[in-house]
Amino acid sequence: MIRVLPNVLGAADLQAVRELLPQVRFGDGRATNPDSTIKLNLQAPQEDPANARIAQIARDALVRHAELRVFAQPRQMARTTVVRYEPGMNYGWHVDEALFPSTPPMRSDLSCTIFLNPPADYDGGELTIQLGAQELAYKLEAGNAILYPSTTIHRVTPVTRGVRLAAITWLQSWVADSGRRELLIQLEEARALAAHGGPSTIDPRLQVLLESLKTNLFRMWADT
Ligand SMILES: O=C(O)CCC(=O)C(=O)O
Ligand SMILES: [Fe+2]
Repeated sequence: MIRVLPNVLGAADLQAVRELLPQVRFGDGRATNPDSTIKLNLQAPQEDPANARIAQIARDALVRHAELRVFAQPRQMARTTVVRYEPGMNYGWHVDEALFPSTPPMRSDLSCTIFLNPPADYDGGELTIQLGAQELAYKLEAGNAILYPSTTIHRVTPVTRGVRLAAITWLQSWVADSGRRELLIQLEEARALAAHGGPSTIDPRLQVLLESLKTNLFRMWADT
């Protein structure tokens, strides 16, 4: 399931990122995909100090984000990379790598883009995701993020004016199977809704049963 995560970066984080962005020394995006003929963008080298500081801000913000914890059930997160698309740049239809070369390798279950500058700054540059016969295009306000399954075919359409800046990362979930993950999300939503009215409106036996279902299905399905 595709989810928009509002306000991952708040005003103070965005301000810090805005001050760091001019210091990033962008290189060719093909550095991490040398054989790619469809990737035409710029990205920060992993060792770039400004990229590393933005990555820390982004990581802290994602870890704090309650909806991300529910939707992704994250086990591991790759370091974010800042990407830059200038006029004419784009990234054609592709699917993300299954494993990232860390030790141990990290499986990418979910891909995440945090938009770093406002949509009015550029034309084009929509992150477009195939969902069956539909194509869903996302171009979010600065600070908002999109979380989408790494199994999807997606692209970034050509930027025709201005510059698109984003921080991208990948997450490994405790639950590999997206169908199972969705059921756990629904159970958590049911549990939260039931608890919402307070102890007087919910039969405590129902509350404990919902908690038990969520916890024990997670135990059954979590990778260890
Ligand atoms: O810039 C984005 O929003 C995502 C780019 C992308 O698909 C990738 O780097 O794999
Ligand atoms: Fe991608």
